[in-house]
Amino acid sequence: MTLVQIDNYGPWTVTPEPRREMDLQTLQSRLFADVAQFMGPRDAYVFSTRYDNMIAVTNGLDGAAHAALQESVGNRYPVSVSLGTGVAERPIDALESANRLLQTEGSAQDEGRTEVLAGDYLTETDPSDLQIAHFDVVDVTGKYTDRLNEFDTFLNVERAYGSLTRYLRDTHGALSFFVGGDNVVAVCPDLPERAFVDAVAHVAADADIELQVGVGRGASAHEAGFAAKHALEACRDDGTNVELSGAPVLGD
Ligand SMILES: Nc1nc2c(ncn2[C@@H]2O[C@H](COP(=O)(O)OP(=O)(O)OP(=O)(O)O)[C@@H](O)[C@H]2O)c(=O)[nH]1
Repeated sequence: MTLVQIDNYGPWTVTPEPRREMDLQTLQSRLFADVAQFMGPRDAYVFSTRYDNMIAVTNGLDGAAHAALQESVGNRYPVSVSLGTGVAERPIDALESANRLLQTEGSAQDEGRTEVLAGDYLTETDPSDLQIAHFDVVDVTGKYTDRLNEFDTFLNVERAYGSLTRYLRDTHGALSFFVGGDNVVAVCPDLPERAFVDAVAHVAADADIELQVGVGRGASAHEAGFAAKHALEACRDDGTNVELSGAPVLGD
C-alpha cells in the first residue's frame, strides 16, 4: 500500500486568505485524476479517500516509480506530495506502517516536511499476492435510481458502503472504497468464499441492502480487480451473490 499525502495542504488552503471552494475541488480532483493516470498503466490502483490523502495499491512499483510520481506532481502543482509505503499480509497493516513513516517524519501540516519518500516496496510479485473484491448493490437502478431522488439514493448506497466497509475493516483488516455509482472495491487479505458470504449477509441484516460481489486474485491491483469484475459479471449472469474467479486473467 502507498499513502499519498498532500504536504502542508491545510495552511495552503487558507493562505493568504481562504481560497474559493470550487478551486480547491478542481485541484483535488485533477490531482486524483493525475495520480490515477500514473497508477493505471502500471497496473496499480489509487482511491481518492479524503483527496488530501489518497490510498494506493502499488504491488510491483519500486522506489524509482514512486519518486517519479512525486517529481511530476511537484513540477505541475502548487502543492507537493509525500509518499509512505508498506508491505504486509493484511492491507490495514501495510497502510499502518506506511502511515507511521510519514507521521514519524513530521505533521501533515509541517511546512518543513515535504516530499518524504519512505518505506518498503513489493517488487517481486506473485499471482496469489492480492485479493480484490468488487461489490455492488443488486439492481440499484430498479430499486433506487429510477424511484427515489438522487440524494436519497445516495443515502441508501452510502449506508450500504458504511456498513460493509466498517465490517470488512474490523473483521479482516480489509480496506474498502466507494468508487462511484453503487460500487465498492475492497482490497483484502487472503480470504475464503465464506468471508464474502458473511459480509453480504451482514450488510443485508445491518443496512437492509442486498449486495453482490465478485472476487479476484492477481499479482497487481489491476489483475486482481479485473478478475473481480469478471466474477461480478458471473453473479449477474447466474443470479448469485458471491462469485470467486478462477485463475487470474493475465494479459488483460
Ligand atoms: N466505478 C465503477 N462504477 C460502475 C461499474 N459498473 C457500473 N458502475 C456504476 O454503477 C451504476 C449502476 O450500474 P449497475 O450496477 O450495472 O446497475 P444495477 O441496476 O445495480 O444492475 P446490477 O448490478 O446488474 O444489479 C452505473 O450507473 C455506474 O455509475 C464499475 O465497474 N466501476
